[in-house]
This record gives sequence, structure tokens and C-alpha cells, in this order.
Amino acid sequence: MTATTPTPPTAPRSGEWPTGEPPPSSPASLEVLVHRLDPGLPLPTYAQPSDAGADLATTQDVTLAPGERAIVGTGLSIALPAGYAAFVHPRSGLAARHGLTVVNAPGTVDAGYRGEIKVNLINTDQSESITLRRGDRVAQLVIQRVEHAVFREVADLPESVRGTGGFGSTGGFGHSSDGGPRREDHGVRSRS
Ligand SMILES: O=c1ccn([C@H]2C[C@H](O)[C@@H](COP(=O)(O)OP(=O)(O)OP(=O)(O)O)O2)c(=O)[nH]1
Repeated sequence: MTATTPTPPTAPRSGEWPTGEPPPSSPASLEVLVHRLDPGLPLPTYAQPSDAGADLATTQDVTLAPGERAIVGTGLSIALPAGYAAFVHPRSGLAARHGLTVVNAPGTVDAGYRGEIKVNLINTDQSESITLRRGDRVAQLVIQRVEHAVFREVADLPESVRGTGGFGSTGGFGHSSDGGPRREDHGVRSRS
């Protein structure tokens, strides 16, 4: 038998997928058990093969007045493998067009949760109501691996470049690294 010499990997060019191949058109798949509490509604659906979020539909009609919240059902319960969580995110289009978002974005669905996935919606528009009909796609579910930390208490933490600088410590709207004058946000006030 002739020994084959393994082909050395070619170094990826800048911007290229590391193997030299085009990137996969869809992410690696994970089997997630799903139970339809409302068989009239679809399973979570990825609108495009490479989407991170699978759309979730509301089980009920609801009208949200400006500033109003509502918890809607999705008719779905799932069993995630241990080490995963699902996150209920808003849909960008509804947020941009109507101000519809998720109050607790992203909502966290724990691996052990077997109840119905619910969506806590809020209409942030100041003047327009929004009416959602049963079956409308109101949110998206992103499934991710999560780590469980082992919290090890120490007297001092290792140093870092940011250190203890928190909210706004790198400046206002201006870029902090371009050497130019920074546009600070002194004039910006949040409404109370
Ligand atoms: O947008 C969401 C967020 C949560 N849940 C469900 C799944 C989750 O596992 C459970 C509890 O959520 P979370 O832990 O965020 O809520 P909590 O207020 O901390 O409640 P708990 O004391 O039950 O942990 O509620 C949803 O259906 N939708």
C-alpha cells in the first residue's frame, strides 16, 4: 500500500473562509425537540438558510396601543439539549417600521423549560397602535451554546486595558481611536 502524503493546508487569504472553500450556506444543525401546543401554527422557521433566528408566530390577535405591552403565546414548547439556551429576540423589521420590540430582549429560554415559549411584546411607538394577527411572525428564536461558570472568588482581578471604566468611559458619539476631536454627548438628555 502506498502511503499518501497529507496535503498541507493552504493559508487562507484575507477575507476568505479558512479552508479556502466558500463558507457554508447554512450553519451546523442541532436537533431540538419541539411540541406544538397549537397545531394550527407552524414550527419555528428559518426564513433564509443562513439566518440565526427562527421566526415565532403569535397564537392570538392583539392590538397594542402606543407604549402598551402584551405577553403572547407561540404555541410551542421545546426541549433543548443541556448546555444550550434559546433567546427570544425582536424582529428588526417590525422594530424599525412599527417600534415593536421585546421587553426583556433577549428573553432567555432555559434548557429545562418545558412550558410554552411566550413573547413579552411592547409597542414603543409614541402615536401608532399596532395590530397583530394570529400567525403573524412577531419574534425570532436564536439557539446558542451557553457555558456554566464556576465562580472562583479572588481578592484581586487581573489587570486589563479597560480596567474599571464603565458606561461612556471611551467618550460620546465620536470615535475614540481616530485621533480627531471627539463629539461628546453632553447635550444628550434622556427624557424622564
Ligand atoms: O421571553 C421569554 C423568557 C422566558 N420564557 C420562559 C422560559 C424560561 O426558561 C422561563 C423563565 O425565564 P427567566 O429565567 O428569564 O425568568 P425569571 O423571571 O428569572 O423566572 P424564574 O424565576 O422562573 O427563573 O420563562 C419565555 O417563554 N419567554
